[in-house]
Amino acid sequence: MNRLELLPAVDVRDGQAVRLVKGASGTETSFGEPLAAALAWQEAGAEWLHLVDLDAAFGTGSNRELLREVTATLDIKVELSGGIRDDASLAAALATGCTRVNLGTAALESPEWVAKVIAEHGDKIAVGLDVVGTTLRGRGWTSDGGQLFDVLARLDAEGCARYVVTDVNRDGTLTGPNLQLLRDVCAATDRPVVASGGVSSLDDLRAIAGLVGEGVEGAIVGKALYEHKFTLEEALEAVSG
Ligand SMILES: O=C(O)c1ccccc1NCC(=O)[C@H](O)[C@H](O)COP(=O)(O)O
Repeated sequence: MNRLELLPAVDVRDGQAVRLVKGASGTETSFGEPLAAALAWQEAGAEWLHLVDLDAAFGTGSNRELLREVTATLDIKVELSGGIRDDASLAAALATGCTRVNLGTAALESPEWVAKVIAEHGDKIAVGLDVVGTTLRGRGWTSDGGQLFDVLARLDAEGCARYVVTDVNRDGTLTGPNLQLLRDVCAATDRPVVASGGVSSLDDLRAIAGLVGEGVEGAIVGKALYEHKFTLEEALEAVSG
């Protein structure tokens, strides 16, 4: 059986690494320089980084140059997220040398464009399914964007390679992942799923690792690492079995 991939998160707002509560703008706690955080995860053995431009996601600006620098400096794989919604932002994201990008709002508001870029770029494109209940959220998780399983079926038919699934109400809350949501998404698609939001403990990671056989490929971890609930080395060890 495959090992669960771990993706430590660096979410950037106004040039700083921050954590939000339930993705809400204004709830930021700052954790310093994004590059320092990213290099610390790489040094600790991370194979992936989940790197988010929150200003681009919220429409309050851009950290594009900083994200480009972080991606270019690291040797590990980078998943780039936040505000990638058109040809220009996609081209800039891919030009950083990232391994893949994560589209959110565009998958809800620009389905034809998303179908086109999935066809062009294959597994360099993931789609973030950010949900409250089974309602998708877009525009930095501030607007409703349709029903999860309808959109999932459409994206599957278009050949989407993988999904990043976030329960918005768990994100940044350290209340544990929504395992039932992950199971339900895995049951509805044969594409790999990356779990995001709410991880608080090594037991949470072991529980997500228990879903690898159902289709979960990876887990994004943010707040738990920044708040030293466990180290990345301990997390990698916990999912190594
Ligand atoms: O990923 C986005 O585009 C995004 C947009 C708006 C608000 C938040 C967004 N992402 C948040 C994350 O990806 C978190 O880093 C991740 O879910 C980790 O959450 P946690 O482990 O609960 O801190």
